[in-house]
Amino acid sequence: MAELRVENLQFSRDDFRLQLDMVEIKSGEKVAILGENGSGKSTLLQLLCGLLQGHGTISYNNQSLQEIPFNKRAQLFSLLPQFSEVIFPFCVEEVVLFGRFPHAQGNSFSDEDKKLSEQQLEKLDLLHLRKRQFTQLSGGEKRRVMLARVLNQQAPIIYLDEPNSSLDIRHTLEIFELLGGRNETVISPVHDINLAERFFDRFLLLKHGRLLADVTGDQLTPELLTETYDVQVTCGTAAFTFQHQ
Ligand SMILES: Nc1ncnc2c1ncn2[C@@H]1O[C@H](COP(=O)(O)OP(=O)(O)OP(=O)(O)O)[C@@H](O)[C@H]1O
Repeated sequence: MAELRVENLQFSRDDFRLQLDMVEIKSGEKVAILGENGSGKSTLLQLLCGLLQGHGTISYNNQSLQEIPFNKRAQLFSLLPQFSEVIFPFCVEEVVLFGRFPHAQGNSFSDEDKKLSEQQLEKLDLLHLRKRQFTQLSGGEKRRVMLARVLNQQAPIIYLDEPNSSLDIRHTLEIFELLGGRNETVISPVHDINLAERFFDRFLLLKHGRLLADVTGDQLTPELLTETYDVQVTCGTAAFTFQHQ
C-alpha cells in the first residue's frame, strides 16, 4: 500500500506552474528529487507538507492531507527546509530537543525525549557543540543541528531539502549513510547526482514543474540526465571517489 499518494496535483504561482499526475511512494523508500534550479523541487515539498495549497489530492495512508490536523501532521512527517534559522539565543541541545515538541506532553519534555535528543546529538557529531549558542555556529554546524532536530521528530516520512548543503564531504557521507540505514521514508531534493545515485533508490526528475521521469537507479541514464539538466552527461570514472572511513 502506498504511504504517500499524489494525484492530479496542480499549483500555479506567477508564471510558474507545477503539475504532477500521479506519484505513489511506499513506506521506507528513499526518493531523491532531481532537477535544475527553479524546476519546482522545494515547491513540491511544501505542497506535500501542506505549507502551500494546490489543486488535486495528496493523501497519507489513504487520508487526505487536508483532513489531518496540524498536530498529527507533525507526527506523520518532518521537514528540513532549504533555509532555516533560529534567531533566539538557544543552545544546540535545546534546538535539537525542540524536535520532540510533537510528542511532548504540554510544554515539558520526558526523559525519553531527552535520551533521544542525546542520541541525535551523538549521531550528528554535535556532542562537543551542545552548549554552544546556535546563532554562533558555522553554516555546516547549523545545518547538522537542524538535521538532528528534524530526525529527532521521529516522523515516518522525512522531507529534507538539500540536506547536505553547507556540509563537508565527511559529514555529507555520514548523513547519507545514516539516512540510508533508517526505516523512515526519505524524500529529498539533491543537487549532487553522484551522491543521489549512491544513496537513494528512486528518482523523481522534474523539469519546468513537470515530472519528466520516475525511475530507479539503474534507469537513471546519461540521456535522461541530459534531458533533465540540458548538459551533456557521460558515465565515466570520477577523478576522486570518497568513502567514509
Ligand atoms: N516565495 C516565492 N514566491 C514566488 N515565487 C517563488 C517563490 N519561491 C520560489 N518561487 C518560484 O517558483 C519556481 C520553483 O521554485 P522552487 O524553489 O520550487 O525551485 P527548486 O527546484 O527548488 O530550485 P533550486 O534548485 O534553486 O532550489 C521558481 O520559478 C521560483 O522562482
